[in-house]
Amino acid sequence: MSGSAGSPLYAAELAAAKKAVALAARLCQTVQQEILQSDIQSKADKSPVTVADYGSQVLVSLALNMEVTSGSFSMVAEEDSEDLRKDNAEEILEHITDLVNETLAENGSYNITLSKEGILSAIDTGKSEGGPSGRHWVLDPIDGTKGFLRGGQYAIALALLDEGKVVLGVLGCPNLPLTSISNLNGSSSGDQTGALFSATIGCGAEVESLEGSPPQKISVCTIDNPVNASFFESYEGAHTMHDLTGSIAEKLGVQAPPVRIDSQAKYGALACGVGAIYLRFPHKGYKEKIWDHAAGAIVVTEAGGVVTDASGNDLDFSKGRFLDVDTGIIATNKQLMPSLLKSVQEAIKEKSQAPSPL
Ligand SMILES: Nc1ncnc2c1ncn2[C@@H]1O[C@H](COP(=O)(O)O)[C@@H](OP(=O)(O)O)[C@H]1O
Ligand SMILES: [Mg+2]
Ligand SMILES: [Mg+2]
Ligand SMILES: [Mg+2]
Repeated sequence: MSGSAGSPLYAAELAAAKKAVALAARLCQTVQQEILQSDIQSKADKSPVTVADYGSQVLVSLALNMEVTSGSFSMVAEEDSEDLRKDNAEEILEHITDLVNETLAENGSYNITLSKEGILSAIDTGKSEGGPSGRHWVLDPIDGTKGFLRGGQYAIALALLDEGKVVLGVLGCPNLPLTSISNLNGSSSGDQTGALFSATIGCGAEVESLEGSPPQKISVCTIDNPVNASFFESYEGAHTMHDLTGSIAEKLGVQAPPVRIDSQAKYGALACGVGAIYLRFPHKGYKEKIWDHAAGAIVVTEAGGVVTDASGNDLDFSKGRFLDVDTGIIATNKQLMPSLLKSVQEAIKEKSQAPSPL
């Protein structure tokens, strides 16, 4: 667990991760501009996946492999090549290959052209199961695919696990207005858009522009009275129980309406003090994946915040591809956490005692 002599811990990995995420963000921005409905595939779990999800995964894998040459490479990533290997996916695979090669040529950092087979095997470098030992990259190539398709928020989320702990995280949010992150679902004319959040364990969290402006330290808000707090949650009602979060907010005394945006951009916004609370309560039976939280959680904790499950336990990223969380995930600052936890537990208890609808 040590960095090379004279350089801060994980400095090389952080630089590589930022480069990989910025490169993938270029591809995503190109695709979002030309969204082609025909390129949307539906995975077996009924979540959408686009050429950009695959293309982003390829570019992150490629950049990490080029930049970090020491040690063996292991990555736990959301997508795999199974659907792309089917006969009817030939055209989509060709489109992904073109997009990846065009992005690489435009960027100019790597003098490489990938074949279709190269694309498929780069996607499959993300098949690791992770776990408590060794180092594993954790990637969500597009988090918030539904937001991406709607023209809303999305994130490229990359983290590094070392001996079961998240030690660095990078979040690229191409649609997040950098200079005023207040108008999150609207247009941001006059603002510089595209934020890159990053954090290394013990070193704090930073934000810079996706174009590479100097990084600035960030911290969560200092609000200690819930009356002045606002909260983030998923845009999609299928991803979180809006009725339960409404009841938590009411119990806590939050006055502002929920701010609903897609993806781990919620963690990024929280980490720079925009908004005070993030609530996530999936419907019964849903299992959270580590790539949906690893990068966002370290950005928030290194910005001085706290991220726990609904019982106040830390998130454990060492158990493989899934998180074993109790009921939901909450994030806020240290001042608000005790009263938030109390409201969460009261609201959950009340919901469980309510008569179920016929
Ligand atoms: N029924 C469900 N409940 C909770 N989360 C879900 C879900 N179905 C999908 N998700 C996850 O919610 C993520 C998006 O979160 P958010 O609502 O904050 O934008 C998705 O990430 P992807 O878009 O990477 O698939 C997906 O992993
Ligand atoms: Mg998905
Ligand atoms: Mg995701
Ligand atoms: Mg995804």
